[in-house]
Formats: sequence, C-alpha cells, structure tokens
Amino acid sequence: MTQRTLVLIKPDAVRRGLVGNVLSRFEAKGLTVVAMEQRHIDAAQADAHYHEHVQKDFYPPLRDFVTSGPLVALVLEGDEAIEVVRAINGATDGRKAAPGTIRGDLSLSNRENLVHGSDSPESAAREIALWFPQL
Ligand SMILES: Nc1ncnc2c1ncn2[C@@H]1O[C@H](COP(=O)(O)OP(=O)(O)OP(=O)(O)O)[C@@H](O)[C@H]1O
Repeated sequence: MTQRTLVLIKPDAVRRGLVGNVLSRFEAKGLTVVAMEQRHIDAAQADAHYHEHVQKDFYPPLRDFVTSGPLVALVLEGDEAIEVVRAINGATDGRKAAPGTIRGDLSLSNRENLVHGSDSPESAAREIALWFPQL
C-alpha cells in the first residue's frame, strides 16, 4: 500500500555534511520526495513534534539538540514507506543499529542519530499535517 511518511534529517546530519548521503539512500530505495524544506525550528515546534516525549528525562537535551541548527524536513512516498524508512534508518541507538542502516553506518549516539521517521500511519498523518500543512 502506498504511504507517506515524515522524515527529519536532524541538525547533526546537516552539521556533518551528510544530507546528501542520507537523502540518496531514500532515493536509491525508490521512495519519492513529495516535499522538502530546510528549517531551523524553535522549542514550540520541537515540543509539538515530540509531544509524546516532552515529559521524559531525555527530552530537554533532545529539544536543545533538534533546535540547535537547521534540519531538513521531508515527506517521502512509496509502497510501505513508513516501515521501509524505519528499516533504512536503523535502531534508535547508533551504537546498536545494524551496519547498512543510516544510524548503523553513520552514528555513534542514542540522541544524535541523524534521522527521524514516523512510526505509524497515525503518527505520519499527524506529523505531515504539523510540518507541511499545505499537503
Ligand atoms: N534514551 C535516550 N537518550 C537520549 N535520546 C533519546 C533516548 N531515546 C530516544 N532519544 C531521542 O529521541 C528520539 C525519539 O525517540 P524514539 O523512541 O521515538 O526513537 P525512534 O522512533 O527510533 O526515533 P525517531 O522517532 O526520531 O525516528 C530518538 O530518535 C533520539 O534522538
């Protein structure tokens, strides 16, 4: 089934010059870029995006991180895009993520893990409406 998913290429990837590397993996897989924009978000946008995490201990440094510099937000479309993107991203902790995944190949961190991908159709709908209300 064709799906859309919200992807963030996080500020660590932008700082490290890895946007092209990350994007090329999604494109090479066959996913289509429906929308893409570089943004430097404020704390309110971070809180809205991570609303299920705002009360957690790890959230304040996560908020500082995602607002620390520009990121690239995009909507990708393709067959089973939500699950496909999460498989390409790899496990949350870059130290444990499998080689061949973005995080497994390029991250050594649980926080600065380069990418975000929506985790369900409900999350994708909510996040796409938040980031790209015009879609
Ligand atoms: N224990 C932790 N310590 C520090 N940061 C964390 C921790 N757990 C999660 N994070 C950060 O919060 C983000 C969201 O956590 P979540 O559990 O939803 O992971 P995920 O679904 O793999 O990642 P994402 O939602 O970004 O695709 C992670 O990508 C990571 O940046």
